Amino acid sequence: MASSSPLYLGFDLSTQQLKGIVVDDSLKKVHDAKFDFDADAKGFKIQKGVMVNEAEHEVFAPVAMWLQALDVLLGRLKDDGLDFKRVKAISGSGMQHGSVFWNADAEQLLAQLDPKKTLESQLDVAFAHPYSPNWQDASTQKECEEFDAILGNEHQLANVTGSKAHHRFTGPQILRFQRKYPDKYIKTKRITLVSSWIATVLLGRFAPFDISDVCGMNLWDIKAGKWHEKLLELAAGPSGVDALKQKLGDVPEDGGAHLGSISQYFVRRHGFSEDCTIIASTGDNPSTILALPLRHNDAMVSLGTSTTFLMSTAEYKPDPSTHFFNSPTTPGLYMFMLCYKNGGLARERVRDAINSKFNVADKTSWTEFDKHLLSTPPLAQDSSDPMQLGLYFPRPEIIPDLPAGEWHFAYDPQSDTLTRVNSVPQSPEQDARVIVESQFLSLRLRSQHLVSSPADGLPPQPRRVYLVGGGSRNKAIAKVAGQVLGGSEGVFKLDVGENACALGAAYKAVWAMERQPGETFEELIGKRWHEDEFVERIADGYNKDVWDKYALALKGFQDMELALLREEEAKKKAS
Ligand SMILES: Nc1ncnc2c1ncn2[C@@H]1O[C@H](COP(=O)(O)OP(=O)(O)O)[C@@H](O)[C@H]1O
Ligand SMILES: O=C(CO)[C@@H](O)[C@H](O)COP(=O)(O)O
Repeated sequence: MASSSPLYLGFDLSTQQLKGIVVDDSLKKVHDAKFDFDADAKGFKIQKGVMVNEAEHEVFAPVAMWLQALDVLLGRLKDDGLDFKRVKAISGSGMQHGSVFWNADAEQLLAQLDPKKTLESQLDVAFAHPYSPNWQDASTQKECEEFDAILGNEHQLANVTGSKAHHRFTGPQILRFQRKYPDKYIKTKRITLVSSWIATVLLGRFAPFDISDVCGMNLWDIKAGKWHEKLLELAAGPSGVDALKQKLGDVPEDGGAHLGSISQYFVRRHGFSEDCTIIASTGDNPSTILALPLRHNDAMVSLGTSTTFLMSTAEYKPDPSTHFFNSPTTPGLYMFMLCYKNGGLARERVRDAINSKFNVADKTSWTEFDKHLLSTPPLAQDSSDPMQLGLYFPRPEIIPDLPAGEWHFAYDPQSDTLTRVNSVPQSPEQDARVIVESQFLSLRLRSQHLVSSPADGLPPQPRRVYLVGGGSRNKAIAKVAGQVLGGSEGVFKLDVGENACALGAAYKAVWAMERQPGETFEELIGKRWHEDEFVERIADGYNKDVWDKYALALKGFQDMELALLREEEAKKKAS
């Protein structure tokens, strides 16, 4: 590869870290680096990347910390040998739904950055509010009820915007923000999502939302391809729709839009080329599906802080329990998503309990957890004992809509009897199996009507399951994923599994710069992608016996959720 050949940089600003990955035009990774918020950030009182106000169920992140992360990460990429001059384009991915409130000084501050100083020291005064509401926030129950009601009900809102109202979605968050902080709202010149925040800093001026990430706001009419006036009116409050429209800006239809050249700050401070192009940045989940040319009936499961299940589909079938977004690159395609708040951190709680019981010196080691995950039989069921089912939600959950808590049930599929129990028979060892199964059973339950039979004689299931995110390092979890979800060709991991969002962003930059007129992302990336080099088969998928066993468990799992939802409903009515 000539040392002057182009390189493409992708960023991923997620809950717990900022990652950067650089690929060449044959899609091979040449550099990567990361900045871990808890381990590396200086001067912020965060835990797992966020701050929490329990009293109001608020979860938020300090925006200045992300500036510090970008400063340091670029230094780390340089240390890794990156020649910034060769970077032809940059795109980013950002955790979805989070909003950043820029003030009236921001444009000037962005345009006049001094290359001798850090971003953090110059831009920390560019915000009307120093924090970005995080996707784990649950403070907007009242606002969500207003969003669902204004179009009639949650089904109508899902039909129009791809999702019913969710606490974390940006529309309900803006509504709460303008009520809680009316002065700060008036002082807000521009609202960016986390994805367009990255593009804004790199461009040195406000960047628009992208066509996929805008669907995570409950404000965008997906079929009409424009803002929904009634929803804007609700979110905008007394200062009106026009003021909110100005704060939101336009939304280019082309996911590969060239937004402009990189800001002079980065040219002078880091040696980027003057014509390095900034490409529209998207959400971390839309970006994840760009990490490979995903085929129909393939599923991706992102095991990050959140757990998400992603498929690319031409059918728009919105439902209050799922999400639909526009494809980040390809008009006519949509992304189907399930999103769970209690993913990595919930599994870590069980890991920590096991490590503590067995006095494991390295508290972050997964070895003991994996041992018990694999040695416990499916559903922690010995011979004719009942199946063990459980829900583990350290934080209030999205699917199903339940508060924080942990619940256990024993289920006998023969008699279809579900009995509440206090815990698994051997806690915490068997919890390793039951929590991982619980997370995958929920995915299977909710995706069963979206998948089709991948081959004659096989029940509907994904053709392949691709695991990405931090948890994809774990082969024991991968094995259980295959047992529960199936996958006629098996379970795969991307070569850069934990960096899939950043990789998807880098691939989007390649496509945006090198596409021929009309050439889709799937066509261009499909031609350059080398399956044998980029993915690894890490576990078997479909196995009839165990698949059938989990099919029986699904009924009990669904009944368990319904029983708990009914209980919650009764509690709400009584209070
Ligand atoms: N070997 C492992 N086994 C299981 N989980 C892991 C392993 N390594 C990392 N993780 C999980 O990955 C999570 C971080 O995933 P990542 O995708 O990097 O996070 P983010 O949400 O910030 O994008 C951590 O919360 C941790 O629980
Ligand atoms: O809220 C969602 C998707 O709707 C989350 O998936 C966030 O996008 C953050 O994800 P990670 O930090 O786990 O990558």
